[in-house]
Amino acid sequence: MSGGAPIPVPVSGDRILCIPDLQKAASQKLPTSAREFYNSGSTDQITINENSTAFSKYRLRPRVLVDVSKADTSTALFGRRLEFPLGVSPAGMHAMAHPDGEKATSRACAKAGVAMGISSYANYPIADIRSACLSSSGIPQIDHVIQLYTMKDRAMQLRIIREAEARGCKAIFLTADSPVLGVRYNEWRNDFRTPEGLEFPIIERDTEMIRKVTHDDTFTAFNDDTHNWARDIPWLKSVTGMEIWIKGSHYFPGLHRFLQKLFCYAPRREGLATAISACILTAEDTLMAIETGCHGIIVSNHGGRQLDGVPATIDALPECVAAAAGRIRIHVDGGIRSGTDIFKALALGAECCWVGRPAIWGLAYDGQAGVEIMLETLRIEFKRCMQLTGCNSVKDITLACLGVYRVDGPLARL
Ligand SMILES: Cc1cc2nc3c(=O)[nH]c(=O)nc-3n(C[C@H](O)[C@H](O)[C@H](O)COP(=O)(O)O)c2cc1C
Ligand SMILES: CCCCCCC(=O)C(=O)O
Repeated sequence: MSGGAPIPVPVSGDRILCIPDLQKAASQKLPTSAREFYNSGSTDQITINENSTAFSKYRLRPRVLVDVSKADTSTALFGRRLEFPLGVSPAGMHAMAHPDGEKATSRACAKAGVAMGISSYANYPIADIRSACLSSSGIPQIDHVIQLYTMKDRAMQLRIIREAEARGCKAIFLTADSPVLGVRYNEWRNDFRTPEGLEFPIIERDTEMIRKVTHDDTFTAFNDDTHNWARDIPWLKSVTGMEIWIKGSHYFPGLHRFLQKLFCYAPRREGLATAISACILTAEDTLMAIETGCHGIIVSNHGGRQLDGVPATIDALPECVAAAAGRIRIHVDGGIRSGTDIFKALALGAECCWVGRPAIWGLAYDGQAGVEIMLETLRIEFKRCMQLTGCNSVKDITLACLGVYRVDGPLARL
């Protein structure tokens, strides 16, 4: 989009002006069990709620009287321009929200110029998702990444990797936080089963095979709970040339106790103390990812669907950034619901953000058009936030753009 052109504001009969509007409208359209499956987190819903609310402690520190008429929201990923620093996170079962599922998401991402993650639990084959967004010259207009778990069935895992390579996926997002499924009371209460007619071609399962069992049973059957850094990253590196990114982190109790002593850490709720506690949890994972030669990490808690009680990702981000010291790419997802959230994550050191549920809400609301509304809403908000803070490029978005209120104190720079 050109810098000086008027920015189109999405208008519709339902007046979807922001992501919460979209969430509300989409949720009204979904049957209870699908709505709860998509919208819930695990156990007590602590982490899912904090993922979004944790952004609000940060205040923006705008610079004024800056010419922002040519503000440029673009960035690059895998050597390709992104219209703004966003991707759609890999999330299972887009077709429960809209029959066109991941194909519609892919088309919307192409229109918006952002990247897309393909879940192992997608309802369409990788080939269909990639070819949904072909340019007139027959080339996919965006980059996709394939999300993988460490699977018990290594032969199947390898088949998925080969297919992803053949179809031109750029990276593996290895989901590291799911040796077992989170404790999801909503699924147990509803005896959640996937609706009839949904296929799971990437994991080579048809609807009947998946419907027969619970989500817990599916995870137990597929995911290898013996996964570990020492075995699995070298294996992945030995079988593929695709980039390897680690998504989600793991808790090291021994390390946590050690670091608690080191930092004399005591749980406090205000300002940066929250961030420090979070980052103790994930700095070690960042270092492991660097040590094992991964290309990047997604600071992620699976949208609060796995271990409840882990920190909001925006709170975990700063220490990961500090631990990385520029040695590995860092992206983040979880609770991002506005362009200002994207801005704050970039100011705290993320290169790019990803959103999971907002895409699902877009699909449920109006298929591809709904996802387009979601992406355009975030782009407009992000651009406005850049302009109103005096930032002309994503490189201008730094820690200096943020402040926090210390307890009983003035706004403090970070
Ligand atoms: C319905 C749903 C399904 C998901 N499925 C997967 C999945 O298959 N693999 C994965 O790594 N993460 C999965 N996630 C997590 C997302 O990749 C992402 O981390 C999370 O949705 C980000 O949080 P947000 O929804 O608040 O944006 C899923 C999330 C949701 C909401
Ligand atoms: C029945 C399988 C659906 C898998 C969706 C994945 C998911 O819920 C998650 O990872 O979270």
